[in-house]
Amino acid sequence: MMVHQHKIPVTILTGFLGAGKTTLLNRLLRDVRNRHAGIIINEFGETGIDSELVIKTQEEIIEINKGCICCNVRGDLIQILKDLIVKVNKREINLSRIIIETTGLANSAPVIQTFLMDEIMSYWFEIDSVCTVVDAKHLPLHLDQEEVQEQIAFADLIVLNKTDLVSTEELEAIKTRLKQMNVNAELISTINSEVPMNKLIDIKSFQLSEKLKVRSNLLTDSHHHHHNKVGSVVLKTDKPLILERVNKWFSYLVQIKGETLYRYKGILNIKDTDYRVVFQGVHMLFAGKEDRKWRKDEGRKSELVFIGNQLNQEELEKGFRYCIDEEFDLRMEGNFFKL
Ligand SMILES: Nc1nc2c(ncn2[C@@H]2O[C@H](COP(=O)(O)OP(=O)(O)OP(=O)(O)O)[C@@H](O)[C@H]2O)c(=O)[nH]1
Repeated sequence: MMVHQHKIPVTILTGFLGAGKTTLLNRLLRDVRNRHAGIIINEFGETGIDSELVIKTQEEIIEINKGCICCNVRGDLIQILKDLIVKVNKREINLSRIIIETTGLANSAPVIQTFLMDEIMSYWFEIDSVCTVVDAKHLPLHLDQEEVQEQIAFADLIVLNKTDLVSTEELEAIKTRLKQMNVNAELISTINSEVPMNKLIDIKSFQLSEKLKVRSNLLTDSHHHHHNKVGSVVLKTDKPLILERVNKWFSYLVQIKGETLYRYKGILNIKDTDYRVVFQGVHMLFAGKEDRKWRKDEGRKSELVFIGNQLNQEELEKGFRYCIDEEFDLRMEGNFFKL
């Protein structure tokens, strides 16, 4: 039997949809100290787009896509971690740390509980920090959401990101609000989640006693969390998309539906180009860019996910069809999509 000397540190990376978690994860992965990290990514909306947006390294990246990490897939999380430990014991892998990127809709408590309430988990792992990324521009739109409040309350490090998108006054107001919500967490303001690594890794900032002040029944409470208000629509096709139509559809979506679209992202197969196009947005802020060339050994396909409040699936499907099918004329489809 292997002698177990050090617990494996776990960084829980949380924060609302589009706040900058993947950007932060990519920074972590570029840093040599994080070689041999086990990365667990949980996405809302049954797609693997996030793992496509994570830089490719030697690290073990495991996706959980069929549900939310704080609800129905906690069992999967524990199983994944146990499997990793078996591989470590057999000396098949090295595991320097675990980094978990939760969905933007995850409550923090159940993820924290995973490491405290299961005997094997608490024997092998210790939470290094709970880091919550906050979108300085869009936070005010979501402050009434339970998930957002919990993510902030349970943080021991708050990365106040996207500070380039707000004025100094707005930034000060948000900082004050965050301090009211969590007086103990360290607060770091960033652009593009640029946190110095020594503020992020091996900081041992997680303190159970602090978390118990937020929720005294943290170690006994079971979780009943349903993302009632927020839903997702995933669209996929092998057929190429017509760029001009994609642009039109997106201008419509962003301008007219931006408020209800919390997060959307996708990898697109555009007709007559050799490059994958990656696009993503948060409410009305949206960006698309050419990514890498399609590889010969991969099928060219498009996959899009929309996450939002009361999404109209039929309308989204029609818009998508408009981008694929030249014969499909949306003017025939009533009022929708007039720009
Ligand atoms: N202007 C601005 N954009 C940012 C900043 N940080 C991240 N972004 C952009 O915001 C978008 C969302 O960033 P991600 O890192 O994917 O956010 P996320 O929290 O992982 O998103 P989900 O996993 O979908 O919840 C991307 O288009 C980023 O390029 C920032 O500081 N300023």
